[in-house]
Amino acid sequence: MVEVARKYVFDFDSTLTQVEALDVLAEMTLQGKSNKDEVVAEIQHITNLGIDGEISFTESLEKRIKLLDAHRDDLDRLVTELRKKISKSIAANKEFFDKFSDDIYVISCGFKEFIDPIVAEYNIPPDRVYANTFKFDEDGNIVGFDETNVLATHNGKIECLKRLDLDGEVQVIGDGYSDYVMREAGIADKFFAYTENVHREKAANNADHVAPNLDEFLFVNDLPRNISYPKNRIKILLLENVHHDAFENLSEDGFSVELVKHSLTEEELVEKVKGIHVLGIRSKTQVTPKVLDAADKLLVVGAFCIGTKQIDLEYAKKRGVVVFNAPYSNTRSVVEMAIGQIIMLMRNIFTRSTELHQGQWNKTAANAHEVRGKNLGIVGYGNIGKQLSVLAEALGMKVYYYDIEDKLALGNARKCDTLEDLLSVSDVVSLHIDDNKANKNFIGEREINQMRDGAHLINLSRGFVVDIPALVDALKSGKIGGAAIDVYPTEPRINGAFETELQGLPNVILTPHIGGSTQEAQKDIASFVPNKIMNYINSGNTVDAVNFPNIRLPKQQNAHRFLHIHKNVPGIMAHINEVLAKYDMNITGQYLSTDSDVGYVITDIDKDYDKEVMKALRNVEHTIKFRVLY
Ligand SMILES: NC(=O)c1ccc[n+]([C@@H]2O[C@H](COP(=O)([O-])OP(=O)(O)OC[C@H]3O[C@@H](n4cnc5c(N)ncnc54)[C@H](O)[C@@H]3O)[C@@H](O)[C@H]2O)c1
Ligand SMILES: O=C(O)CC[C@@H](O)C(=O)O
Repeated sequence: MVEVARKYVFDFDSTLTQVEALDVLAEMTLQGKSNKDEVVAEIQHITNLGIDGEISFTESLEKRIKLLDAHRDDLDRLVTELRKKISKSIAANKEFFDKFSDDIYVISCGFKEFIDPIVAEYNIPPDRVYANTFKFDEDGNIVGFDETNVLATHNGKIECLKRLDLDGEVQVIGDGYSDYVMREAGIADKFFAYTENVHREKAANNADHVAPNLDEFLFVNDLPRNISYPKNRIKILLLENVHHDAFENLSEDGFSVELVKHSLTEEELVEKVKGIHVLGIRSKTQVTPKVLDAADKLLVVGAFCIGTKQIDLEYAKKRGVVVFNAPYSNTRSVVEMAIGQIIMLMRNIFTRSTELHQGQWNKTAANAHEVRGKNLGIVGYGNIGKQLSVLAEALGMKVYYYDIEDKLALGNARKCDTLEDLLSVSDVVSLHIDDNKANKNFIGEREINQMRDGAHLINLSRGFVVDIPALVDALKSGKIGGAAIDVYPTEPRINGAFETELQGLPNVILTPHIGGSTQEAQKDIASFVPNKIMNYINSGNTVDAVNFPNIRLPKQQNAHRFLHIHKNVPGIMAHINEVLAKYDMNITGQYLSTDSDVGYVITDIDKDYDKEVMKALRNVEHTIKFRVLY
């Protein structure tokens, strides 16, 4: 850690705190007044004009104080509110304020009456806070401000800093133009535009560096900090139009997130994945060894769906890339669609509907049946299959199921010992087996011939599970009475033209892989998967990872956390611990989980450590990835 002679000059409003204090004061004093909203909006407008240098600061202050209508007693309430509004990354980095207390100043066009008590908690005494002061009348009403204070004048911060005549490199950290001008005037050496709470174009465009949080500022200056690598430097790429909430959730946590509406080809992804730490996909994007080799920074792949066979899970593991999915979020959506399709098929609704669209009235009961009392055969009694079983029974169907695993029957469902048993008894067969490649052509000519004449087939699992030419023949011959198909052996990456031999056949419901595409499911996925991702990035938790040894970790305070992923070879833990011992690390906790290929060990150690240990741990033979958390 480099400690050069520097002075750090912080702005207060929207930098140390998330808000503009006078706006908060206005909210309080105008509470209950009929014109409150207009006055608050007016105050905010005047504040912004002042910050952006559009009107003189003195003018902005005068106008705002007049509109505020505040009293001395309101200031205590304001301080209480502001304490709750300290910028998140400022609050998380008290160590910096403790350690560099003598070098930190606040220069603000706000007011000492509320700034002093707030920043005192960050070790900044009143004599290093330069700000305005209010004028009160004898009843305690705020009636003005000390006009002789240089900070009450236009560009007063420049003059204030000049008078301070600080030694060493002077760095200004603030969100507004009035902070930048100190650098422009040559009084400060560097200006950091602080954008954690508000992003002001004018300040950001003129900054030496844009700091989305204090972590970034501390990282750039190699100063003590709560996390070793600022989150804004962690790049997340979300493909395939995942729900916008995922973007919100991850951005809110401080990551840099890019959204792409569609899937990318292997070649496109090989280029795009460079420098990306987290990749979010759905079912279309193939994460191949070539993609994983190009992914120089990749830590996690989030599958925003159930299926994960589009990802080379084993190769990802070998590269130390953890994969998460959302195993239950869209289950209900698929089940509801299956229920709808069972009814639609058994009533021949789509045939009647198509006829009527074409102008043909065909009121008939031919081939139209109630589902009550009919036999539903569920193949694959997993999360979806089981839930379908329960809802179908509620409709009065008799449920049969077949699974390669030994699954307990729910309700009155009957287990079949063989697929043939199930096929021979079912009026409707619904496929819900997993996306294992071994299930290719699971339903072909032979299995179709084992079905009842005129039975219906539903496939909401994976396209390759059904031999499509065999199904087409059976639909044409009438062996199969109808089908609902949502998934196809080959599906396009983007919305547009699509062809299948199933098109144009009567009583065939075709949908474009939308079994899980409901607002509810996508919203749930957009919270579930980002939570898994954040837990891994922020704490190292791999609970529910689909390709990685699972570890659930406590959040560690006042300690550094080392994450080490390695090939699972004999003696490696001894090597890691030899290195830790050599560098005199005081281990406060160690957690290990392994599978036959990789080991994942987390070591929590006391705060101070020799940075050389990181190099030494990276150099331990068979290391796949090493990361320090905080
Ligand atoms: N259409 C969509 O939009 C959509 C949405 C969600 C899930 N899915 C797909 O639905 C399928 C089921 O999802 P799930 O969450 O219920 O999965 P799951 O893993 O919970 O259940 C799958 C079940 O199939 C069984 N199985 C696997 N191969 C089998 C075989 N050859 N014979 C009999 N049983 C077999 C497994 O033992 C397991 O019980 C998956 O393929 C998934 O990708 C599609
Ligand atoms: O949303 C998708 O692209 C896939 C939906 C479904 O097949 C799944 O695997 O969850």
